[in-house]
Amino acid sequence: MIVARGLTKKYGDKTAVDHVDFAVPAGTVTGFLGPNGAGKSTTMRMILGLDRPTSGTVTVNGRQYAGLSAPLREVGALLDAKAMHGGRTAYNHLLWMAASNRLPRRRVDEVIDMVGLREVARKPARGFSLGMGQRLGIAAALLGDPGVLMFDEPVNGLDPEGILWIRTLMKQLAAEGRTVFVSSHLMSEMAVTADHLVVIGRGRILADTDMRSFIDQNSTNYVRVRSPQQDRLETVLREFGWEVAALPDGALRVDGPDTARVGDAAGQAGLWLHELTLVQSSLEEAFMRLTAESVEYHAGVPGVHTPAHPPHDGDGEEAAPAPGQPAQVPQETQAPPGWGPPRRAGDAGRGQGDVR
Ligand SMILES: Nc1ncnc2c1ncn2[C@@H]1O[C@H](COP(=O)(O)OP(=O)(O)OP(=O)(O)O)[C@@H](O)[C@H]1O
Repeated sequence: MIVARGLTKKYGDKTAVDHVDFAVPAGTVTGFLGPNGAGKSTTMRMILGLDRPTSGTVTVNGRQYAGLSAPLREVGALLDAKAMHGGRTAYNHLLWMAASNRLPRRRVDEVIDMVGLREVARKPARGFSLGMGQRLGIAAALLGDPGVLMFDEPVNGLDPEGILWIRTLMKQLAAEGRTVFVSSHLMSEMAVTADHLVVIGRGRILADTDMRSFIDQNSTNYVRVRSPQQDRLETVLREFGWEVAALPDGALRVDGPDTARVGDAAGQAGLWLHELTLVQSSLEEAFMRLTAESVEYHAGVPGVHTPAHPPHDGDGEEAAPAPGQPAQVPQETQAPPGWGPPRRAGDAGRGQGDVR
């Protein structure tokens, strides 16, 4: 379980994470959602002891990361799949990690099989596709067989098969009773992966809810119907007490009943139908509404510049590397506008134990 209490991170004047409280329970996939720059990566880095909170605390299984005696056995993380020594083979990369964390060699073989990299395990990682790199990063996260797993944007840039694989794996890990915390800026992906949702915008928690409630509260359905006898149909539908409105293209929007009831009503009145459709507003739209005020960079807004903050400006302080962890390297940031893939090139966020 991960618990954040009053967790805050300031970089100079910039408050990246602002008095955040949340708990990530075991046995579920918890989606961590927010637009670019919302504070997801900063929060994850603080959980992993890679950034020191300005105030507040975050604990993993009741202890701060730096206090964990065998961190890799308790928390596994994929922060940036590309962050590894490209000349090293996947096998040697994992072996180095295993050795430096006193994990048995056979565990390397186990995780290689778990992520399906057996055939390429002896090849240098520099030739890996994005999906293979992602699998290797996940193998590294799983190496210590930890009860808590964190994935930062794990499906970014993956093809549908890769996305499905990661989705299935996360669900399986949660079903085994593990805590799975996964960040994304894609609501649609989280809707089919996560059971619980923590939404962050401009460093503040906007929602902390189970996925079912979020869907129920935010998805609106209506029936679209068209008939050559449109006026008659409208009258009939109104007689049922349903709310009926004309759509711009001439079809009718009926709020309340499902398609079967609308079809039955038309059939009983002897009316022909040319269209009968259930329209669902996408969760992505609901999410965009929820976070609209929190989007840091809006696409195409004249005068909006692309800020690039210097590496670790602000407090200039870095947390000491936790046991078994490498020191953090400086990061550069690039901020593409609005929603989109992660903004950083050469990000400091990394898979655990990666070396450069
Ligand atoms: N080292 C740093 N120095 C100054 N500001 C920073 C630093 N790291 C992050 N920030 C700022 O803190 C805020 C939160 O950034 P963070 O990377 O945590 O967001 P995010 O939700 O992970 O975004 P993305 O989806 O784009 O990865 C942003 O405004 C970002 O510019």
